[in-house]
Amino acid sequence: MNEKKIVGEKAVEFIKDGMVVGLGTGTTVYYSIIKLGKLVKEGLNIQGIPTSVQTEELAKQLGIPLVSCNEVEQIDVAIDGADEVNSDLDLIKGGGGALLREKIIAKAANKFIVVATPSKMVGNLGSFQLPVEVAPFGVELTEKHIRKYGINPILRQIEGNPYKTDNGNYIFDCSFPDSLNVKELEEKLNLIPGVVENGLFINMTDIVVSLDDEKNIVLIER
Ligand SMILES: O=C[C@H](O)[C@H](O)[C@H](O)COP(=O)(O)O
Repeated sequence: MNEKKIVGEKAVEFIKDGMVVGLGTGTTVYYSIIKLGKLVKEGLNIQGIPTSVQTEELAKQLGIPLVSCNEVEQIDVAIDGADEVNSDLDLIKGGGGALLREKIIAKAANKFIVVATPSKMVGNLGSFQLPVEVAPFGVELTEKHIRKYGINPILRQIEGNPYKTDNGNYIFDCSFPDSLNVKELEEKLNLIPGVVENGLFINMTDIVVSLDDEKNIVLIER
């Protein structure tokens, strides 16, 4: 049973003809995008807005018409994965490094749908290290400010070099104490000069598509 495929494809039922659709990034929403590609070939008329270069390339291969977020009046629905989802449907995202574009699109969408296998559902956010996207300029100063909140930031590396996002920035993967309130943490981090965005998505999710203990599809609404 491919859980990612099941939840990914289910979310596509929310997409109707004529919609502008935010296309998330990752291995779960991958199945939503594949399904959308099939439906487009069968005549579904949508415009997609990709949240990463990786998703843009996939959507192009599948023939999904794309549009820039600056060219549309509104985004009807955005579908995306998550690294963690708590019972308030707040999220940690950014394991794949796409958090900035994902958050811009999720915030702009009329409906934000998250596709999450049961392994992503947690009591408290924070077992997954929180990705924080930072400007390369002054990165060591930014790191010092992040540490002041009791957070332990680790610069994401790839082949011995700092990982670079699609926006040319770096990412700190941050472990933080349970005592920190995630709603406050989201705001505090973004007040630090040099922090571009963080992977806490608070009060943004409308629906989570997941599976229950019997592996039936469940729609969890906020
Ligand atoms: O930057 C990556 C995104 O936030 C992904 O949506 C998130 O990491 C979940 O990805 P996956 O579905 O591959 O677990």
